Amino acid sequence: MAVERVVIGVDSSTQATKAVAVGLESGEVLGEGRAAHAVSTGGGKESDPRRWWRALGEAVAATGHADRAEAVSVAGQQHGLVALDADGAPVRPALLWNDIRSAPQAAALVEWLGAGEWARRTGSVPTAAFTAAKWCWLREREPEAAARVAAIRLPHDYLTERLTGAAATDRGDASGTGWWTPQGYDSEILRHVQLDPAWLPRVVEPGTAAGTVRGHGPLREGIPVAAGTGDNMAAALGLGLARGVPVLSLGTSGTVYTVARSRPQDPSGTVAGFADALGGWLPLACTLNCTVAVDRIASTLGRDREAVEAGGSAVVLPYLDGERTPNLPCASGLMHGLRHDTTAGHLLQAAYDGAAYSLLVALDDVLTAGGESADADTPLVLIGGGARGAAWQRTVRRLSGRPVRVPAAGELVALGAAAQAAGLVTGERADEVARRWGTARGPLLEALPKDSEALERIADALERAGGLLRTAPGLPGRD
Ligand SMILES: Nc1ncnc2c1ncn2[C@@H]1O[C@H](COP(=O)(O)OP(=O)(O)O)[C@@H](O)[C@H]1O
Ligand SMILES: O=C(CO)[C@@H](O)[C@H](O)COP(=O)(O)O
Repeated sequence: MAVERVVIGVDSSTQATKAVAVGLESGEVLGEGRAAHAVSTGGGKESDPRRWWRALGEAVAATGHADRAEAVSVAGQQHGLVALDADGAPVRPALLWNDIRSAPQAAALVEWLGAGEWARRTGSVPTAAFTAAKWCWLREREPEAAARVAAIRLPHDYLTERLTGAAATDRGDASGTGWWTPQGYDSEILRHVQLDPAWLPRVVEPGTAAGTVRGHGPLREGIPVAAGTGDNMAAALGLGLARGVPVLSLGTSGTVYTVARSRPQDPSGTVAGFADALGGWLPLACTLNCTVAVDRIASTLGRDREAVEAGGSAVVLPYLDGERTPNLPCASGLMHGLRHDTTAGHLLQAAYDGAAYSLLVALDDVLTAGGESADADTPLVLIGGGARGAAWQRTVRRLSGRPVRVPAAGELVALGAAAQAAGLVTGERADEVARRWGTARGPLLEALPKDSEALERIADALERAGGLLRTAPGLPGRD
C-alpha cells in the first residue's frame, strides 16, 4: 500500500501550541502534538516568543511525521506585539491580544482619527487588543525597550520567520494590527504612531509561500512554508467555511464570525472588519472572558465545569480580565440577583450565560456587517476547546435559538494551517482542501427555544451596572 503524503499545520494559540500531521489526500489526522505556553498573570498578559518557538518544535516533533512533511504552515493568536531588536531577539515578552493595559492608547488613537475613519480605512475601530495600541503603550511606558526595536511582528509572523528567515505575514493577521488597509500599510497611521514601515513584514499573497524551512528542528530543510494567518482566519479555512455561515469559537477568547462578501466597516467598533486569508472578509466580534473565566468561576465555586443547574434569577458578568465586547476594559466580574434559593449551580450556569451573551448578541451584527443574511435557521458552527463541553453546548443552543453543529475535528486552527500547507503542494485553495477533507462534519444539535428571559435579564443588568463596569477595582497595570 502506498504511504500517504503528509503536511503539517500549527496553531500557536494563547495557552499552547498544537500541531497536526495530516494526510494530503485523505485529510486524516495521522499525528498530533501539543506543548504548553506560559502567560503572565500579573500586571498584564505577556508571553515569551522564544517559548512559542521551542513549543512549535516540540509539538511538531510529537506528531511523529515531521520528517515526512512536504509543507508546513503556522497560524497564531492574533494582534500580539512581538518587538524584536536588530539581532531578531525580543526586546521584551510579547504583549498579548488580551492585555488591556493599552486601553488608554486605543482610546487616544480613536480620538485622533475618529471611529468612522478608522472603520473606513482599516475596517476596525481599535481597542486595547490591536497591535497599534500595544505599540503606543510600549513607546509611552517603556521607551528604552521601544528605542531598541528594529522589527515588529505578529505571533505567527515571528514563528514563520524563525522557520524560514523571511519577514512575511498575510492579509488576515495583518488586518488586526490597526495599520493595514486593503491597499497596504497606512503610512499616515504609521507616521502618527512613529513606526518605521521598514520594521514590518511583507504581506504575502494568499496561496503563496512565505519561504522554505531553513533546516534545523524536526522539519526537513527546503520544504515550503505557507504564509500562515491569524487563528480565527485559519479556523475559517479549516472548516472550509462557506459565506454567511456563522461560527462561534469558545477558547481563551470567545469569537463569533463569518466569511463575508462585503468589507465590514462598523463605526460602533463591535464588529472588527478583518480580512480573511483568501481575499474575502471575516467580520468578527471577540470577548476576553470565555472558557478560562468560566472555568475559574467553577473552581471558585468548588464545582466541576459541567455541574450547572438551570433556573434562578442570578446574573453573572464574568469580566475577570476586563472586557472587549462590550468595550469595557476596566470592568471586573459582577454578580447580581442573588436570593436565598440561589445555588452554586445557578451561579455557574449564569457565568456561562454571561460569557455567551455578548457573542450571541453580536452575531447578527457580524453577519449584517459583512452583507450576509442573519437567518436564524442557519446552524451555528461551534468550535474551540469549549465546544466539547455539554454545558457550553446547551448554553449556546438556549441563548441563540439556532441549531448548532459541532465538528468532530478538534483542532480546526491547526487543520486550517495544514490546508494552507496542502494548497502549496497541490495548487488548490485552502478552503477547497478542507472541504475535500470533510473537516466540518459533525453532529447537528437541534434548535432549542430561545431563552429570551435570560437574555433580557443580562441586558438589563449590563445596562444598569454602567458605572461599576467602568471603574477598576484591582485593574491590572493601573499604577
Ligand atoms: N471537555 C471540555 N469541556 C469544556 N471546556 C473544555 C473542554 N476541554 C477544553 N475546554 C476548554 O477549552 C479551553 C481551551 O480551548 P482552546 O480553543 O484550545 O483555547 P486557545 O486556542 O485559546 O488556547 C480551556 O480553557 C478549557 O476551559
Ligand atoms: O483577539 C482575538 C481575535 O480578535 C483572539 O481570538 C485571539 O486571536 C486569541 O485567540 P485564542 O488563543 O483564544 O484562540
